[in-house]
Amino acid sequence: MKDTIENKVDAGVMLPLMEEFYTIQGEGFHTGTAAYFIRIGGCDVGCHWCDVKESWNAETHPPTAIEHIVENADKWSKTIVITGGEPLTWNMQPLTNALKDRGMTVHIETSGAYPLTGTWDWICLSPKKVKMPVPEIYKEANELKVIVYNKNDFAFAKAESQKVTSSCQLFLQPEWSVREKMIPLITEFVMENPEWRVSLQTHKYLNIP
Ligand SMILES: C[S@@+](CC[C@H](N)C(=O)[O-])C[C@H]1O[C@@H](n2cnc3c(N)ncnc32)[C@H](O)[C@@H]1O
Ligand SMILES: Nc1nc2[nH]cc(C(=O)O)c2c(=O)[nH]1
Ligand code: SF4
Ligand SMILES: [Mg+2]
Repeated sequence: MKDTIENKVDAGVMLPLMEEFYTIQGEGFHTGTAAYFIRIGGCDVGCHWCDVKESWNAETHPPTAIEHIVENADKWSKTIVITGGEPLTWNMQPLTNALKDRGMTVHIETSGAYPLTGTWDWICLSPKKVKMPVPEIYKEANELKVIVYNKNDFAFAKAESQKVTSSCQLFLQPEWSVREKMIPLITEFVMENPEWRVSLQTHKYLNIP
């Protein structure tokens, strides 16, 4: 096999890097804790309300050697969150191996639309109706985070929760543009279904990345 950039991206030893930033995890189980975020470009799931549409086209993000990504990350935090885009578009094994070799704790934010690659300490699965998760990922999820855009999403959330393990933490997160309408409905749902928890995009309230 030729050593082209394309082949390296296919192998997961280079990845289209969109941005990296040290911040506070704003969502879900680890809300409020410091973490270094690595955002990998490329996603064809197509959520109409996606808050990082600039990530979708992988061609606009430079293929970056994973050693560079890891070296940078190591300067900032022992807790790394890989997000995107859809990180499982790519082979995540080389990147997670390299991060774990340096003793880092590695989390993923994923729609689960593509097969699970990589070795993870925490998997946040945020399923999307437009491109459902691969069946195998449900048993691996540590956290199920369903975005609530309208009332139908409560039934979707319940159905998705039947597919995860009993130790998987369940979260409902309002879609940002309709949060004022959905927060009262989520509140009521969680009081009636206390196995669920509320997740807010707290970084947007804190004005941090
Ligand atoms: C931008 S996505 C990237 C990771 C992966 N593609 C996914 O969807 O899980 C990161 C998280 O933000 C959530 N998200 C994206 N846009 C949102 C919005 N407008 N309101 C609330 N949550 C949103 C996603 O559901 C996901 O949990
Ligand atoms: N602070 C902060 N927390 C986050 N949790 C998940 C995010 C994501 O875009 O994947 C995100 C993000 O973009 N910023
Ligand atoms: S799967 Fe994630 S990155 Fe892709 S469009 Fe949906 S929210 Fe955005
Ligand atoms: Mg985000």
